[in-house]
Formats: sequence, C-alpha cells, structure tokens
Amino acid sequence: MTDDMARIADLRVTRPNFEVSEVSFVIPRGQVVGLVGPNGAGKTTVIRSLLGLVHPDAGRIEVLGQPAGSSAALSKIGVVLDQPTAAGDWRVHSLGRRLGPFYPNWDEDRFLELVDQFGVPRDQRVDELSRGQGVKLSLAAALAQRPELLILDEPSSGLDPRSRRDIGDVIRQFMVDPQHAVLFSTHITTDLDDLADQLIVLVGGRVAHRGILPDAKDDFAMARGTGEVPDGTFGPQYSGAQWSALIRTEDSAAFGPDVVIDEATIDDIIIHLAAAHEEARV
Ligand SMILES: Nc1ncnc2c1ncn2[C@@H]1O[C@H](COP(=O)(O)OP(=O)(O)OP(=O)(O)O)[C@@H](O)[C@H]1O
Repeated sequence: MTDDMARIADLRVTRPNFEVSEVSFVIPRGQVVGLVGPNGAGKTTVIRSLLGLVHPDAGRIEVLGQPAGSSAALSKIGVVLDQPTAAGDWRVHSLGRRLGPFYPNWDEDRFLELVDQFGVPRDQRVDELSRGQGVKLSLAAALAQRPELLILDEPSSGLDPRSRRDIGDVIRQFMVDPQHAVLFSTHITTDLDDLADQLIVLVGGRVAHRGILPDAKDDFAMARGTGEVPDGTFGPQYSGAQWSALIRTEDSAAFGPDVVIDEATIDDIIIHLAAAHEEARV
C-alpha cells in the first residue's frame, strides 16, 4: 500500500482571467494538510481538480494510485465542498437512505450518530438548515462513507467557535487511524493550530510556501520599522510612518538594530506573500 494518499504534480488549470500553475504537492497518509491562501488563490480549483470535477490543462493527479475522478478514487474520498448540498427538500433523517446506496461503505449508524452529535435536527428539510448546520450535515455524510481521505473546502466558514472546535475534534478522531488523511482548506488559519501537519500557501494560483508545521511558520518572521523599507522584505504594509513586512527568518541578522523582528503567523504569511504577488504584477 502506498504511503501517499494523493499526489498532484505540475497541475495547470487555465481560466479566462486566472491560472493555477505548477502546483505540486503530496497528501501523505497520516497527515492533515492545510491549504490556505487569499480569496481567489485557486484553492477550490485545486480541490475540484483532485475530485475530477475540473479537467486540468496539464499535470498529473493520482488519488490512491488511481486517476482523479475515477470511481475507485472517489469511493475512498469523503468531501465537504464550499457549496450548499443540492438535496434541498429532503429531510435530514432520510439523507442516509437516499445517499447510502451510492456508497459501498455507508455507515447509517455513524451518520445518525454524527447528526445528533452536531445538533442537526433530524426532521428538518435540508434547504431549511442554517449554513453551519448544512456544513455539519455534509461532514456527517462525508464521514458516514467511511472514507480514507477527507477533503474539506472551507468547512469552518460560517461556524461558531464551538462548532469549529467540534469539527476539529471529529477530524482528530478520524486521524486516529494512521491510514487516513485530510486536505483542509480554510481562511480561519487558527483552526489549523494543533491540527495540520503540513501547510500549503497558494497565492495567485501558485504554491507560494509549503512546509511541515509548526516549522513552516518559522521559515518566516515579521519585521517592522520606519523610514525606507529594506531589501529582502515581502509585501510591506504601511501604518503612518511605520512599515511592516515579511522576511525570511534566515535573513534576520541582516537587518539593523532599528528593525524589530517578531514571529510570523500563518495570516502574516498569507497577507504579505499575497501583497508581494500583487506588487510583482504591476
Ligand atoms: N468555472 C470557472 N470559470 C472561470 N473562472 C473560474 C471558474 N472557477 C473559478 N474561477 C476563477 O478562478 C480563480 C480561483 O478561484 P477559486 O475558487 O479556486 O479560489 P479560492 O482560493 O478557492 O477562493 P476563495 O477563498 O474565495 O473561495 C478565481 O479568480 C475565480 O474567479
């Protein structure tokens, strides 16, 4: 059995005003991979390519050694996409009966257990659920398929803090099995703390940074000072006379005593790499 759940190599997807380009990464078994980046960075496009819902212009994608989108690959993947489910007028409790036949490993008891655990009302119509309840229902359905790979596209947006913690707990429980893996795209980067093993930062359709957490954060630091912004900084932002910018941690010693250096958060990395990308475009 391969240790890699999925492999993406040199993915290119060309849109009229946008291109995902040279995106390569691996989702190893036993890892939670966090996919982050600003709006429009290409996260959903990469996820949809992994599911075979988007046909790449170039590159290779394999899930469990099978081509993306093949039934063999899809049968092992549980998905929560960033769109409401199409099962509008169905009742929550009937979802399992309707979806189950399409999934060979469907576990109805697990589905209803998760529905109750998440506080989703069993008798409610699916199209009358709140956004957060809809996400929880999708997650319950994804896990009831007994997948090996869980793909979550912004599951935490619209969820209250308690619900986000519940989702984190369910992912941790899923990851107790070392054969499992998760790809998790999010804008709430603190949700990746203590959860993600690997971080992939997409900016402008390209991988701007990738690494194993928590070290991936340590590759960068934040610098701030006044006056002219020194070379070796990324995406400076200004507040009055003060600038702040991302730097490579290994370059810290090159900045003089007037530059204050702090740790960078994942948000700092995204914001300043995106700003640097925008600067490079003009
Ligand atoms: N079907 C499509 N046709 C044309 N352009 C598209 C299509 N799907 C996505 N795009 C464009 O591709 C770019 C990347 O979109 P994508 O949804 O992958 O980004 P994202 O990182 O998931 O963004 P967000 O964080 O806002 O959800 C955007 O500029 C979007 O307008």
